[in-house]
Amino acid sequence: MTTETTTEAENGTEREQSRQPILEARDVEKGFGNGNVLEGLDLTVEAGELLTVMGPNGVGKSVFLSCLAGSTDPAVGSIELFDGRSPTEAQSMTSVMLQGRSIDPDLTGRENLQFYGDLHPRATEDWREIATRLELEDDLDRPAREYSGGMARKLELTIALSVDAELYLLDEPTAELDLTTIQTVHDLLFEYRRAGKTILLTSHAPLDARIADRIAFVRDGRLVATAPPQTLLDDLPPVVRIRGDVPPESAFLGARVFQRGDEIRGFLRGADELETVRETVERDRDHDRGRERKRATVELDSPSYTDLFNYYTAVQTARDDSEGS
Ligand SMILES: Nc1ncnc2c1ncn2[C@@H]1O[C@H](COP(=O)(O)OP(=O)(O)OP(=O)(O)O)[C@@H](O)[C@H]1O
Repeated sequence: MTTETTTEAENGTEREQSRQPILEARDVEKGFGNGNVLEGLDLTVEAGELLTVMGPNGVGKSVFLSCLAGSTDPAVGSIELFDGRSPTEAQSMTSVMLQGRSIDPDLTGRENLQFYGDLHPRATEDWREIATRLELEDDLDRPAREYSGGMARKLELTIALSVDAELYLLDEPTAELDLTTIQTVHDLLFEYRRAGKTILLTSHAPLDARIADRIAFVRDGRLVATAPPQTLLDDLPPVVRIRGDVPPESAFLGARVFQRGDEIRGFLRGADELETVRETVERDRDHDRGRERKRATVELDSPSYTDLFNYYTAVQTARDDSEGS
């Protein structure tokens, strides 16, 4: 494995970071009888980074994480952690949270914590502080079967984060959590990263994109883009925002538009397409003589993380399909 040094901005200050691969997955394939879910997935995770693997529901994020954790074996490909260890050999240095797969519903939250504390060689007493910060402490003596989805996620997170691991593999750690708790989880993850820990998490929530050092988008069983969030945002095609009383969105940008609240957002092929969209919106308004339409505004806008997610999970696919046909 090679080591490179890079400088990146964090909280306004430059920091030197030694980038050393801590996990290398090569050409990973995995299926379940009716075709492959993972179709040759490659990913390198660097020591000390927080990497978010993103993709829509059912794309294979959890299956991939299970392969990295050693809970399931890839059919094809290799996974190497900590300079030559298999996922199973690396388990003592890794802490894993797999969605809904760890908690025993017949035990209380506290008994679950004790059970996992006895299992992992690097378990610590940090669960007390983590459970407090996640506001789970008052529920620790209830049977886990009574937990809501969010409470179960808090318990799974408390179990995973109370291990003093080198690498944390967290499957959708913010799913089902309210916004305040998501912020607490993000704060915790930042603290772990500042302490030199490496974190790989999966998510389909744009909210989890902005905390990442790098985002890896999964589509069709492969990674289609892996880069720091700002780089991915900078590389997006121009984003158009259409507000007001406008004709159906399909009329002007086809598969490249998304309704968001009271506005429509879309991706232009180039900034010069803006005028064409404006004209199309105006023309469609003129043709719609049956009713009086208020004015619509059509303007360029800065891309958001939701735009980023839409682009890599839907638009790029549609564009590739139309370009390939
Ligand atoms: N044990 C299994 N047996 C059969 N199919 C499975 C199994 N595990 C996963 N799959 C299938 O693999 C595909 C990917 O599932 P996976 O849970 O990895 O998706 P995901 O990207 O994590 O989705 P989500 O965001 O909804 O959690 C799905 O079609 C799922 O039905």
